Amino acid sequence: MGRKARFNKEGEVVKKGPGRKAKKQKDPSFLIPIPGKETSPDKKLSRHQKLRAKKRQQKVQERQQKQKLKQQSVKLTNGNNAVDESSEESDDDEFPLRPSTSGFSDENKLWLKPKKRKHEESDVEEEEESDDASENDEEESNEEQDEESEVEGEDESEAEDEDQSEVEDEDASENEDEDSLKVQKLSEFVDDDSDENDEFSDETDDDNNDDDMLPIEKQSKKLRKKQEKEDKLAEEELQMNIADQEKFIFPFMEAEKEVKSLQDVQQRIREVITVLSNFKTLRDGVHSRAEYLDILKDDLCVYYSYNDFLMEKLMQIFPLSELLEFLEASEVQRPLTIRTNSLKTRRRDLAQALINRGVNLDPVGKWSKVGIVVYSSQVPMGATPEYLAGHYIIQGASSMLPVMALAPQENERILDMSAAPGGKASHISAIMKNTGILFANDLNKDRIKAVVGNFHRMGVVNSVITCMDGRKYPSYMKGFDRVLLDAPCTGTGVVAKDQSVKTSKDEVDIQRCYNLQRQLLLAAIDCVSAKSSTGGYIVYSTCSILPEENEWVVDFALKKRNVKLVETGLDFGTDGFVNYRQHRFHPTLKLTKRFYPHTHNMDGFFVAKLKKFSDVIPKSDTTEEGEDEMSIVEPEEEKEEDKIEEPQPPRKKTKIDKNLPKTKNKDQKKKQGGTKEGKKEIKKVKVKDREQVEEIRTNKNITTANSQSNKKNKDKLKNKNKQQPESSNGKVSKKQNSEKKKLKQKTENQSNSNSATNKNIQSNIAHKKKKKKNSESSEDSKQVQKSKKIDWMDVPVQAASQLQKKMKKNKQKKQIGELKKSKKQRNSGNFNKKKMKKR
Ligand SMILES: C[S@@+](CC[C@H](N)C(=O)[O-])C[C@H]1O[C@@H](n2cnc3c(N)ncnc32)[C@H](O)[C@@H]1O
Repeated sequence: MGRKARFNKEGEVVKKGPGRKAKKQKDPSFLIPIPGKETSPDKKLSRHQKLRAKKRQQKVQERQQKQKLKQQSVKLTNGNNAVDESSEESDDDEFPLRPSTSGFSDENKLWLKPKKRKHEESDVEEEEESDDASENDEEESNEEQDEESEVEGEDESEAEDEDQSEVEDEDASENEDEDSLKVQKLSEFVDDDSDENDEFSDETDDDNNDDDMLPIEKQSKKLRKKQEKEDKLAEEELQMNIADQEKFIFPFMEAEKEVKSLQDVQQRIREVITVLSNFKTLRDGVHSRAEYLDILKDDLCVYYSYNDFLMEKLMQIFPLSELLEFLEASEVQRPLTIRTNSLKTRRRDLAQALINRGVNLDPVGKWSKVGIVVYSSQVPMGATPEYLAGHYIIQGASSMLPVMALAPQENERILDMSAAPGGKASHISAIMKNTGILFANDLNKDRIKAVVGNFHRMGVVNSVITCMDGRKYPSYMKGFDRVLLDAPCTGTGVVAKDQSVKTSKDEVDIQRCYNLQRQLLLAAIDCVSAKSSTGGYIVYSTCSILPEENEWVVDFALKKRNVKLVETGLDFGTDGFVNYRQHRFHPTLKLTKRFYPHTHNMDGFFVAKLKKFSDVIPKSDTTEEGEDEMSIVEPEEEKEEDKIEEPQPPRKKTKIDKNLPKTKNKDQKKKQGGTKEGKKEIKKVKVKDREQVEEIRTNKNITTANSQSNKKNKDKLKNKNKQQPESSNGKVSKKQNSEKKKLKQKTENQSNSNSATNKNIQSNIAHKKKKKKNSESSEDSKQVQKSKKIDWMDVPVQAASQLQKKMKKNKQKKQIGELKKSKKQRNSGNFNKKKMKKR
């Protein structure tokens, strides 16, 4: 499309027509002469080009002189060598046409070969091409262009020029000099580079020995050497870093702990992990492992923006190396996956349709026949005609697993207890091929709308959608073949999707979640019929990775209902925990599956499959209390199963109190119940005398020591429970029951004796008039300490009366204010009426 040069002999062009462009633009001119073609004599060089040409000429002359001198000296000193080497060279088959020259020496030998070969091998066309290229370079490059490239082009072209002039001036016998000169030009090109970069200066000398090399090869060799150098430096640096790491100094002062930048934090994380990985040898001898871990935890919190609580939980779940992998993986979103709706289409057809729309995709893996990974798409995946037609749903890969574990069958009665927005429920329906009945339930009215929408879009017609609390479900409907409980959870497995999880979750959230999860799981089990001919299965899943919400909940259900764990049927995923910190779960919990972002490239997930073997609810569930050895904060649902707790309520202290340890003493319970209203009011009062409360707490701590024997008895009780056959799951023989009762009595007696000591201590406090008659158990006091909650029973009753007075006053004030307002309004109304009348 560019302008065409005119190389016709006459230089005349027959104008085809008066085009606009032709009028405006002149013919292109070429600054560099094209070999073999006549150049215009009035070629103008720029100032820079002239200067460079001068320089080059000077250089060439200098080198020529030097070479001549060298050649002479070589001839004088080592005349025989030259002959030998020339004979060696002549044997070289590669360059048979190279003329044997008398003045051949070691130095020119290096340069001759490539240049010679170039001359001999390259035909005129090639030369023209290269020259054209240089012309183009010249044309395109302006003076401000990169000097290096300019020099390259010019060097080559000028070398050619000078070669030509040499050829013209000197006769054939002086070919050797000519060649040497040409190669000098090449070397000059190399030298220029070396001038620019000192690093290469030594290397150029070495390069000169590579007589077989083309300039490009030489350059690549240089680059290689440079790379090697850099690698060496990097290695040295690494060694230095390692040496530094070994000298990690523990930050003693608080000020030292503070780091300036994220890079510093990262560096310290690495250092501390190195120390911890080889603690014996690398530790400073003063600080304990726990102290190092504390620093690491703080740094990880800063670096990955987690709160202290969650980071600690994660550190308890993963070994250090895996923890980092998890944290890193949680920073990145998982690949987008969709699930084919087999009610409407086949995966192959869907994939083809999407590919036609420019979607780059793949099957999600061998484990799923309906999953597709979408790498990239030119259209939003939630707005394609296929999506709107219900051919697929956007669903995380891990969300397909619980339904696969549930393995629904056609014509069954299945319940999805927490179904909204209906991803898994629609999957169940698809596997059932729209047969049988699917009950899709959710507590959340707004979210249930999404279920309706999705079912319509995807053509689900075998469903009944309900909106109620899952915990109440068994009282309305039972006898399901299978139940899926994809429970509400903290979402610690989907941090990549929802970064707020990192900072928003705390102990109370987890307590609230696992309380609800336990209740929901028990209800789910109660909904299933053990007599189902095809099923009798319950699948429990969460998108949390915390054992408190997973293994612990399932372990609890194993104790409370006649269920056992069975294989999930998922052939990947890591086994569930059997041991977690001080907890020992039922050994079959290893049949549950865990999925992690860093190992399975999907959201963190937990899946457990239970089989119900009897519809009888074990008596132990209603009679036994506090036998759950795992619970740090005992949930109250065992006795108050029927009491419906609002799921995920806003964080209020009243709710926290619900999670407080069970009080086993009936009197105490009555007390709490009796003063509920008063308590509510008292909770609003700011505690002025905090010292009092702290004193009480310290006293409670003392009771912990006294009640250790009490604990022992409890342990005995637990052991008794453990000794029972697993299959019976709580069916306790009469003998064992009586033994238990005896032990219980013992513990109660002991706790009473503890209470006596407490009373003595507490009586020393003047302002405490009436105290609890029975002391709280050691566990209780621990829990109070842990949750740092104020025992409102200890707040003076006076505060309550004061509050009542205040509230009365406030009410009065409000009433007065309202009266005033209404008066004003009336007055203003009268005033307006008067105005109107005047008008
Ligand atoms: C993890 S989501 C379920 C996701 C759903 N299974 C899916 O795949 O689309 C948990 C659901 O439980 C619901 N939920 C919370 N408390 C509930 C309760 N007490 N009874 C029933 N559903 C509840 C929430 O509204 C939420 O929609």
